[in-house]
Amino acid sequence: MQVSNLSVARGGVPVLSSLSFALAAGEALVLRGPNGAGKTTLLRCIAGLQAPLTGRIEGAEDRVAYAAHADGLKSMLTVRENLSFWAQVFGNTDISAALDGYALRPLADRLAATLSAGQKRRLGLARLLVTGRPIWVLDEPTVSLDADAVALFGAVLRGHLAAGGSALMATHIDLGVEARMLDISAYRADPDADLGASDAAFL
Ligand SMILES: Nc1ncnc2c1ncn2[C@@H]1O[C@H](COP(=O)(O)OP(=O)(O)OP(=O)(O)O)[C@@H](O)[C@H]1O
Repeated sequence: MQVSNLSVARGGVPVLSSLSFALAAGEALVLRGPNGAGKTTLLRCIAGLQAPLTGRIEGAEDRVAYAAHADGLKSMLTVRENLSFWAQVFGNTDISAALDGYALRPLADRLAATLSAGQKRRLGLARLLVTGRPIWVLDEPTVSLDADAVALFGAVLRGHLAAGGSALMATHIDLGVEARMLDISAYRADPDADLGASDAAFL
């Protein structure tokens, strides 16, 4: 995937400008930057959820699987049904790697609504495995995960990379996975803006 000269906005306000980077097969790239720097906005753009202001994203179409802050689960379906549903959406049927990768077999027949936050996050991440898509775009994937689950995620991610997949992620923690870092602070559209200034609008 190649991102060229990308500028993105959130809520109509330009957040990042003139950002370029490449993501190769087998590579992990971690976005760094303080709260409000624009990591989520950039990831949403690359996942196709919002259009860039300017610039190009090449090689992403139909190849990206996105795991956002919200897990996006179907609460009245079981763990197994959630995975089967998503597998079908992407034209797949085999959910065993997803169940095993995140130790979900003991929870397979539980309704998603009854899972703890960390269990829901494990299921949300397991969905990536049933998409068959090579580029994982991950927004704070380890939120709510305990140390064991972070290790599971690290192992799954290493397997994905070893199989030629790639990952672009915003995370503040060390996953124990070899990754390139990209600090997006240098690409802020308005370097003088107070990153917390717009918070009042959400109070
Ligand atoms: N729904 C929204 N409407 C308007 N502005 C928003 C909205 N969500 C976020 N913003 C603003 O857009 C800017 C970029 O936010 P973004 O969520 O992309 O940052 P981030 O780097 O992911 O932050 P964090 O590390 O806190 O998750 C911030 O100034 C934020 O206040």
